Amino acid sequence: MIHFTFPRKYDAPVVGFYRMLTPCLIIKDMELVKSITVKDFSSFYANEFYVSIESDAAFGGNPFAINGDEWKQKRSHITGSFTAGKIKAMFSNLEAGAQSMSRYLKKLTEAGPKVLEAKEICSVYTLETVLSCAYGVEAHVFDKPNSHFFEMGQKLYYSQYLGTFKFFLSIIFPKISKYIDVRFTNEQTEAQLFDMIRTSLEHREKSHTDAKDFMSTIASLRPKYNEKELLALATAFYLDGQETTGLVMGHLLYELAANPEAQKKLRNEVNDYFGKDGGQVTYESLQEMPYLDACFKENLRLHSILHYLPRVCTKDYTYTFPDGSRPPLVIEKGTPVMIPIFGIHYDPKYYEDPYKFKPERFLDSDIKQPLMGFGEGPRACLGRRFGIAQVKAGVAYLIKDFEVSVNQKTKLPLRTDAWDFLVVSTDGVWLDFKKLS
Ligand code: HEM
Repeated sequence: MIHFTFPRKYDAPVVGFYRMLTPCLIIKDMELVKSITVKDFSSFYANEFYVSIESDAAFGGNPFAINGDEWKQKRSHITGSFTAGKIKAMFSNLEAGAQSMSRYLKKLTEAGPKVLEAKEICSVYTLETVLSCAYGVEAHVFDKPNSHFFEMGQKLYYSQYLGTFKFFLSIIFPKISKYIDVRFTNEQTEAQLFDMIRTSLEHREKSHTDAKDFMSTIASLRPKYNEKELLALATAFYLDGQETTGLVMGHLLYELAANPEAQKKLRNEVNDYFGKDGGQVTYESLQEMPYLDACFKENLRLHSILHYLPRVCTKDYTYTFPDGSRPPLVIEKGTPVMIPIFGIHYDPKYYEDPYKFKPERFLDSDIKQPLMGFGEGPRACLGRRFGIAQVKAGVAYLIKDFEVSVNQKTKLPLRTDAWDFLVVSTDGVWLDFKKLS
């Protein structure tokens, strides 16, 4: 909350506060944000996490939670799996997942419109597509809603409240983190995930295919890492890419339901492209749809998945304000530095009418306003391209085949759960789904 209110309350480039005895900074000035995240990244390359691979193998070995040379090396090893060419090669799996979601919803709504929890549907779609794109597992979760894969998606996170409590405790008192066993992932789910990945890896290694996909990248890293590190790295696709994209997609459906004009405009665009591409949509045409892109960006502005980017100063740093209006700012090594995504995205200085869903503001391709929903600089989201393709493909199919609208069960505006590390709606995203003929 303070990342939202502080920057708005104090008209200053930087706001300081104490977290118990630790001085922390919230950075609002965009020049300084760019210096910290991009230009002078070498002084801020750590994220503020104290989760070890011993207490939580899946999360503790994830690029998001590791720092220093280990982070640099592990991130560089898997970066090649997320190029435009690789995502294009996975596109048929995304399309198959979107079609299977649409078939499932058509069955459900055959007899008339139905009230459904959109975020859950989107999470099943992202589960199915992550499993097939990353691990080559055809789970068909929509056809088998009771499968263990579905359960795996549902139980991914360790007790939400206890996990978040321990996480905050570890941030406030980093030295005790190794004694309190900070965990994000449920142990049982972690074991299931590791089993699935082990099988997929063995299969890949035995099949000697020349497929250049995520699993073959992981297999090629075997000599460099021990079993736990390898599995943790392989799990990154699932941990970072399933819940996040499900959330973004659920929020986008919510905004389209609450803004029927935008929904209509998007449907017209989507139908035009489906018409051109013979009833399907290609990876290239998804990149071309300007209104879909604008809706995606505007939704990311309104509903970031993180409250803030959690950097830590790793080397004493002095910043000189370019206009000389203030004395230089000295940041000491070890100071937590927070980039308040919401505080920036809802600042009327950057976005007029910041609470409104107005995709049109992103139709101007020269727009220079800050959009930090995927983070910034060398630590920015690794799966950005995949996440965008996944959400756009899913939403394109849904909007072509269904009308979504708000109903009495929909909470307007959405409330978020302060106990969740990610920005999750407390009440779910309940929408009416009506099949279009
Ligand atoms: C639309 C969906 C997604 C959103 C909004 C999102 C957002 C983010 C954000 C805000 C960060 C922090 C960046 C920073 O600190 O500057 C991040 C990091 C990361 N994301 Fe995503 N993400 C999404 C999907 C994905 C997917 C699909 C994957 C993998 C397949 C992925 C993998 C990662 C990884 C590995 C990191 C850590 C990067 C590092 O610290 O080096 N994300 N993401």
